[in-house]
Amino acid sequence: MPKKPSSRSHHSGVTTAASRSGGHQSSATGTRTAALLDPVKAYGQNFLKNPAIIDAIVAKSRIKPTDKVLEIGPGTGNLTVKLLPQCSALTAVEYDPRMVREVTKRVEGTESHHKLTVVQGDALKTAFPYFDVCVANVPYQISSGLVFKLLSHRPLFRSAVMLFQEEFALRLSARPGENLYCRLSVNTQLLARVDQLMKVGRNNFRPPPKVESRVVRLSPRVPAVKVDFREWDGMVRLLFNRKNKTIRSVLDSKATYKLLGGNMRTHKAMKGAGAAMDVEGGGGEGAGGDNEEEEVKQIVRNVCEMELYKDRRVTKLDIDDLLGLLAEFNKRGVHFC
Ligand SMILES: C[S@@+](CC[C@H](N)C(=O)[O-])C[C@H]1O[C@@H](n2cnc3c(N)ncnc32)[C@H](O)[C@@H]1O
Repeated sequence: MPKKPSSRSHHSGVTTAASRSGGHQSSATGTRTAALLDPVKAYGQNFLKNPAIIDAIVAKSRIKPTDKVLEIGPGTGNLTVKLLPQCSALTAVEYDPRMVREVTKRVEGTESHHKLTVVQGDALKTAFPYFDVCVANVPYQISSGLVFKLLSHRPLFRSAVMLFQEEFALRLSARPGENLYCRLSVNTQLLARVDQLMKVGRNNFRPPPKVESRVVRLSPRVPAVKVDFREWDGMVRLLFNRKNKTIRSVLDSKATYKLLGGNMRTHKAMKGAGAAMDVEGGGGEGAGGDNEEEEVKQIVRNVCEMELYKDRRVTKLDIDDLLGLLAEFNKRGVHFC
């Protein structure tokens, strides 16, 4: 995380608008185009300044009066003040202590002040409370980490409405065969449905970012797909490294056979551990190492000869193809972690 900006009064931990006292009066509605807080570039501080866009994001969040909302990166609170009247409670996680102070002050004295809890911290490292809906306009450098933190959050929430850089947003929903289809697309679509909601031009922000943005809705799949995510990610990493090749030509390499042969030995050793097997050299280069590599090679070739996978390019595989492929490998003892 970048160095914190200096701040005369430093907030840390949790603060609520209701818990603060003081005579600061500020507008609880509309945007603060004249806010005096200098945006810090390293924190990705591009504040939404167009009230029509803010209203559209709030409407697309489809918040019910009983909902608990999680807002990430509230900044000066332009979204926060419009989300609060819609929900039963809102927790905002903000890294910059100046913004924590600003959003808290801005909500003080409003009808919704008792609903707000502001947590000062890095959203990637802060434990999230229970929430139904997440709304976030976050710095682009934490987009990917945040998407996967949210999608592994339990219990599952209903939806997350988030602003991202245009290309990142399009990658999230890219379909097989499209240029932007990548590891991010399959990992996200494994866990959630992705809807593109609207484009947001650069000039709707203060200061304007370098690129256009988009608002996306992520709705976690219910029930969640049953898959060992480490296995899945191990396979997807290997495959999407060279996504324009066929499955076989990506996997058919000495280095891959060595890696997968090692995994196979480890798994065999773990299986036998109950029978007091010495697992110490299980993942290493012990005797018989070549056997596993040869075994893996044969399995890879056999699976790649199956009708569904023969001559298929990685970039054309959808989630079901990939899940099926992983299952075929796993049931033959080939593991990706
Ligand atoms: C793009 S601004 C959006 C502000 C406000 N939501 C808006 O739309 O006007 C991103 C906000 O996220 C905050 N932020 C940056 N990194 C963060 C992190 N790791 N955890 C939580 N907040 C972060 C920034 O300080 C900033 O207030």
